[in-house]
Amino acid sequence: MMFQQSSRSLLDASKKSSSFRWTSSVGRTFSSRSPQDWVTTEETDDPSIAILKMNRAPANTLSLEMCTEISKAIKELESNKKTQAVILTSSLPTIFSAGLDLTELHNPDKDRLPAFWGAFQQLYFDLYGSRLATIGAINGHAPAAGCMLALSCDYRIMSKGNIGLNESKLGICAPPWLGQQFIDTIGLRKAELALNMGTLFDTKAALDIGLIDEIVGEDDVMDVAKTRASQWVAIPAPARVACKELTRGRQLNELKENRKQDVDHFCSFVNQEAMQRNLGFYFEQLAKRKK
Ligand SMILES: CCCCCCCCCCCC/C=C/CC(=O)SCCNC(=O)CCNC(=O)[C@H](O)C(C)(C)COP(=O)(O)OP(=O)(O)OC[C@H]1O[C@@H](n2cnc3c(N)ncnc32)[C@H](O)[C@@H]1OP(=O)(O)O
Repeated sequence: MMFQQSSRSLLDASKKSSSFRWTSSVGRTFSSRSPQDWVTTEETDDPSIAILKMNRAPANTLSLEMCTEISKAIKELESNKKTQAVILTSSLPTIFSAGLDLTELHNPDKDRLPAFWGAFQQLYFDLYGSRLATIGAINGHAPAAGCMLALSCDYRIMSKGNIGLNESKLGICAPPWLGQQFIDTIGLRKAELALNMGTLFDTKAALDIGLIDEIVGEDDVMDVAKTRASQWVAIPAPARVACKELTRGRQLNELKENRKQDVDHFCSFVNQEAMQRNLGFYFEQLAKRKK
């Protein structure tokens, strides 16, 4: 039931996601650590507030397994009735999340690609629709799907780095549901300009445009995040969950109803030759930039 304060998320879509097949890792991961270590949860001194940390060096990119691990961690936190808020953050020094793992998109494995997109959709359902109050403690760069993670939180504080939807720079466009989330947050005209130009905003510009709620000092991120979490938890949970349903329910339901179409659309888009060429160039640029 959507409005009940329960261990279920607003839209418990995971139960209905059997339309895509999970495939095993094909060894395209960056980190030598296993996927179970890429996401950790921690308690705080307040039993109602937990911390979810992304630890997938070097950039917390979202591969199929990374999406699944974050979703799993959210579900586990939600299953504890005492937990009412989660702080989402990164353990990397300068990157919150660099977005989708582009190795999933470049020369993709044809069976894995739909499963990957399904896992990304699922992560959106689980985070955007969580019954928990979600505080994004953005302590580094958050481009593209990294920005989606931030946008899916109820409140966003940011200490450093750039944030935004830069997909157009890769020769692609954000999926409609992520684009809509962006429009809903900063308004149509600002989103139109930013989406077309692929703008990444520094913290000050992000605050000015309404993409984040607060700028905080690097050393204060966790303290401020806990304070904001306490304020959200102080609101009666049924009211909090109902407000979330009011503001996010329509969008979540829309994707839920079009899930299969969205996967098909994504796969045919990514498999286009021009798209693959663009991604290839983009990878080269990333590597050159480093040199
Ligand atoms: C009707 C509508 C029609 C539209 C239809 C739409 C249908 C769907 C279309 C498809 C939608 C696809 C959606 C995509 C969303 C995404 O998330 S795309 C990913 C975008 N991400 C980026 O562009 C970020 C790229 N990375 C960076 O800019 C930088 O890494 C950084 C600023 C985040 C950090 O810089 P720095 O600290 O200098 O680290 P680096 O040395 O650059 O990076 C370390 C390491 O990580 C690798 N890496 C970084 N990001 C990615 C990534 N996203 N994927 C894979 N790999 C990444 C980088 O290459 C380095 O690797 P090495 O150490 O060199 O091996």
